[in-house]
Amino acid sequence: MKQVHVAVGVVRRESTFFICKRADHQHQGGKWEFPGGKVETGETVEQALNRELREEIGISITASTPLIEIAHEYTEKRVLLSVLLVHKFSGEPFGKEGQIHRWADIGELNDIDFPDANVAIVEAILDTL
Ligand SMILES: Nc1nc2c([nH]c(=O)n2[C@@H]2O[C@H](COP(=O)(O)OP(=O)(O)OP(=O)(O)O)[C@@H](O)[C@H]2O)c(=O)[nH]1
Ligand SMILES: [Mg+2]
Repeated sequence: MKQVHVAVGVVRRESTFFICKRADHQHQGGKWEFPGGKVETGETVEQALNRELREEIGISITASTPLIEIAHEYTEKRVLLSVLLVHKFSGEPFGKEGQIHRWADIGELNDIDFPDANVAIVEAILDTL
């Protein structure tokens, strides 16, 4: 199975994190996600994430740091998630594609319905902050 490389942004403001709900027709539809999307040919992870966050939530990244890389195999798809912690940005994030979104407190992260690959992201957030 081909691996899809995905840039994922953990957008943080104080002790809260911006999350979006995936549309029903998407892979892992109905679950919450950290915004992001596929890395295109010739892009770095940082470039891909900046593009995706402008498209999906209307912000520009000012400062980010690598948080974790996760290779995960769903039954129908293999993904490599390159996750960046986005700690400075311009603009106010919103659901630019009409998606449901919210700021989740760090204490809530363990109870949110994320795709399976995200268990390791939540652990990394709780370990590093
Ligand atoms: N954005 C994002 N994708 C995730 C997360 N966790 C996770 O397993 N994924 C998976 O990574 C892949 C990323 O895809 P995406 O649908 O966001 O890609 P994209 O924005 O380029 O969208 P499109 O190709 O559907 O238009 C999906 O298979 C998705 O299920 C997450 O926290 N955020
Ligand atoms: Mg996306």
